Amino acid sequence: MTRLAANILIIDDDTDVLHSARMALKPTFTQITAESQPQQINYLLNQHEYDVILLDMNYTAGATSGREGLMWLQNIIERKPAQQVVMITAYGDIKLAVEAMKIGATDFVVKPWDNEKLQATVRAAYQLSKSQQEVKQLHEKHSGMKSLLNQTKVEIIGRSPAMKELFRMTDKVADTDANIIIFGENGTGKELLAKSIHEKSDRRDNVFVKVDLGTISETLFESEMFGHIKGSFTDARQDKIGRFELAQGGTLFLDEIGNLSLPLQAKLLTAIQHKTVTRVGSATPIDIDCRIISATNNNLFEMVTNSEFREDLLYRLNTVELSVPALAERPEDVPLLADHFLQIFAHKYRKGTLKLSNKSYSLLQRHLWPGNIRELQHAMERAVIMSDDSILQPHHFLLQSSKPKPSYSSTINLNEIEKETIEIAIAKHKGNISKAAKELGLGRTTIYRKMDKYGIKY
Ligand SMILES: Nc1ncnc2c1ncn2[C@@H]1O[C@H](COP(=O)(O)OP(=O)(O)OP(=O)(O)O)[C@@H](O)[C@H]1O
Repeated sequence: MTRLAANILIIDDDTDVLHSARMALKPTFTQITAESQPQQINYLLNQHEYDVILLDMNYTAGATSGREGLMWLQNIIERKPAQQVVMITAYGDIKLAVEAMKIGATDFVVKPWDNEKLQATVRAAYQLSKSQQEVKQLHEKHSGMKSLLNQTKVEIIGRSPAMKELFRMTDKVADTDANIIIFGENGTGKELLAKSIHEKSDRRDNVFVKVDLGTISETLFESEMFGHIKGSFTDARQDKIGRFELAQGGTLFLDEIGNLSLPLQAKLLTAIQHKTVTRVGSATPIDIDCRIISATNNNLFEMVTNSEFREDLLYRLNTVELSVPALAERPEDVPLLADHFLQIFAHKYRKGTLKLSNKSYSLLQRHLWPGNIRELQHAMERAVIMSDDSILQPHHFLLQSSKPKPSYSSTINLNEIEKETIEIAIAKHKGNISKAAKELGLGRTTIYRKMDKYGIKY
């Protein structure tokens, strides 16, 4: 039988005992140290790591109280709380052995021992020590990964009255542990808001787990959300932890909750109601402790009226409701967000310091942004990539998805809009007036006349 690569220390003042313990353990463990003087313990612990220590109870000639052993045990546990110590006791010292276990001993063996029993006891202590080390390593890995995940700080930009009100509400509810539902059009920043709530909550040191319910298939829903055990279905080759368990202690973000079918809504409701999940193929429920933040661009109340969404689920999810306004409702935020993304992308694409021209600002502010902040983000990224100048001009932006809208902040000036539109078209076609005219649906004479009128150089 191959020996276990373990380092065992035996401490007993009786050299015969040391010898027989060494002989009994040698066939099973690779490294055995025998020590007759307990005073050497501190030195030995400083020099080596022992998987298991076998410790006698009495050292002074004639002593039988076991107090010395307990004192040395205390000393070991204080220095190394996770140390596995097996006490060597005399027959009938069970009370003492119990006292030792209370201090932190793993087990005890009674003198004179049966060799097989001694081997089994030390082996069990060794295995316990290994599992504890593994758990510790996993914990370290886990917290390392968590701090890596949390490194990217959430920054929500916005100073419009609507966003200020949202921030006020968010601060109020963040550390209440209440379930929250976030409403808002696509790309308005619902996920970002959910992350920021998590970061402001007492759960911030645990994970934020996102599930896109719009993309989880009907058949895999339970396995994804609740986990499964090996062999529970054809593809279940090993045990798998579900998202609820993964979010243990943290926040579970259920994105696109409005896309969940009615049968799956029922399954989700059961888990939330009972605060337990049962892995597919298992019969043992597992307690779950996670805060639920959901998000949707659907009107769930209307869906409830149309029997498309369960009312009881909605009321479980919406202890607090937050609404992120569409970007079109907060044009004041557009320049701020544009500058924010400009900085990010200028850095990403190593473009140095970039700025937006005044005309670009007003163009961006007039755009309707049907794709909200995500669209603005992409527009900024594209413009940074396309531009060779340090100042981004309107022609660097290709905003095709909606017609310019009148500015909210200044008086509508049709002439100005017309002038700017012509300038953008000319810039887009690199000064080719015929192409610009064609794109604008103007004749060549008309475009030249308008260019003269507005003083556009050609
Ligand atoms: N106020 C904000 N400040 C800075 N960045 C923002 C802000 N709002 C959104 N973003 C950014 O815009 C992008 C879209 O945001 P997010 O994914 O949070 O939107 P969403 O509403 O969850 O979208 P969807 O409905 O499509 O899931 C992300 O890259 C996000 O970082």
